[in-house]
Amino acid sequence: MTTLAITGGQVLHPDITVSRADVLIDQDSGEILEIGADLAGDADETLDASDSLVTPGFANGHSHVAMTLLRGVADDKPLDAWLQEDIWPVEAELTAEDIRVGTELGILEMIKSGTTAFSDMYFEVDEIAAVVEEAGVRAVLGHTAITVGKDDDGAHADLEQSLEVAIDLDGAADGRISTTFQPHSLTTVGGEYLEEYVPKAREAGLPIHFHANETEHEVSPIVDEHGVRPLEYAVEKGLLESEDFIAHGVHVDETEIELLAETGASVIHCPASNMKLASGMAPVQQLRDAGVTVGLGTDGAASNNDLSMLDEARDAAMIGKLAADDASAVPADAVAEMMTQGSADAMGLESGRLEAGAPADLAVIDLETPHLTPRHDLVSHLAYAAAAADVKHTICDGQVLMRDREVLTLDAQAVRERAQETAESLLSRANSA
Ligand SMILES: CSC[C@H]1O[C@@H](n2cnc3c(O)ncnc32)[C@H](O)[C@@H]1O
Ligand SMILES: [Zn+2]
Repeated sequence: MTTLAITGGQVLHPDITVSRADVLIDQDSGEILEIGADLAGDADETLDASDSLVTPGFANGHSHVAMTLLRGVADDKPLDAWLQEDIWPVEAELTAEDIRVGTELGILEMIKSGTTAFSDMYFEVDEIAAVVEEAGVRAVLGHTAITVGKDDDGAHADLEQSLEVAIDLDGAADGRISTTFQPHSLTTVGGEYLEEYVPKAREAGLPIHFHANETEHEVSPIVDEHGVRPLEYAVEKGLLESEDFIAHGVHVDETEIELLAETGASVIHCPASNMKLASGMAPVQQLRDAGVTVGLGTDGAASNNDLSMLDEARDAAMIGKLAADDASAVPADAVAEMMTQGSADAMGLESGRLEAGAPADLAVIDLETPHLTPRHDLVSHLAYAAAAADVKHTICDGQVLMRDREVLTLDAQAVRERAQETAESLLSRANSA
């Protein structure tokens, strides 16, 4: 057995308290062996975490990672105009190689900001999986299907691909990849297709991840056409089982919150994207009060515009208070829970808690910086003050992915250069199309 000890740090425990402890990891199994005092002597290798906060690696519950290439392409528009006028025309030009390069950039950014797991909705998923394998992170992947604007054959082909990709890739990268079936949303996939394919996904044992109740424009067509709220419609179509998770859940009424609590389906809250696209304010405190599992996600870098879960944490706390008109809503400990356990539980992962037997997925945050001084309350710092650049070590599955801010599994400079060139070429193709 090869062991690694993370020594001298302040550890965030599953009950969201912090105390001085070392973390001993079995690098062969990728699990935490022990959390306690003075474990350095037992280890083959050590990683210094003095003057640092040791947290579970952050779990980004909803993203479109390759969209890093579209960062800054279109800002300051609402969702529908942003997608239809700007994003979808550029995405139509994306090649498999572009998606690989965009994914490298996104995963590099995530490792640098302490994220060890992400859930992704996109296409060319083999490329995304290859980068996950190389970079050493954990991911919940899938091919996203859209049926609007397609003929019946095209719609079936897209949904079949979503099923096949999820079945084929489940367990890849030594088990670091798991998968979901992914209808894009309740308004971009026709009801007849949901009726046909949701049972197939259930038969294959696949969780289902989809966008829901993101904007008012997604709610009213369903209410007008079907006479029920979108999440009631989702249940009619076989969606919202306990392993399913929706992205956004901004415009949910009390009946829908109750439905989420009853079914056990989870919500991934994406505050930055919701603010930037002016989609609305999710009732996060109400969801949590009802017992709904809420995780955090960045959404894509074109609507955020970064992939830092530490930014998302602060945004979640701020907008959560505004939404509830209550400064005590969505407090720091709730945010710390959502960015770790909440997202991991929603994504069906065992990570998100630092305890013996759990996956060794961790982030080490350097506290020796003015904006994290004084150290009255490290949970407060995690939610409100820490930033991506404060992360100094990132570990996933027991392997050190970043040591002293140097990413070991990707060549950071080469990735950035490739991404710049690839994005320029993509935009020039899109502009001349
Ligand atoms: C077909 S792959 C996924 C698809 O989703 C688009 N997308 C990015 N952000 C959002 C969002 O906030 N709501 C809905 N759809 C979104 C992305 O551009 C891809 O086309
Ligand atoms: Zn999204």
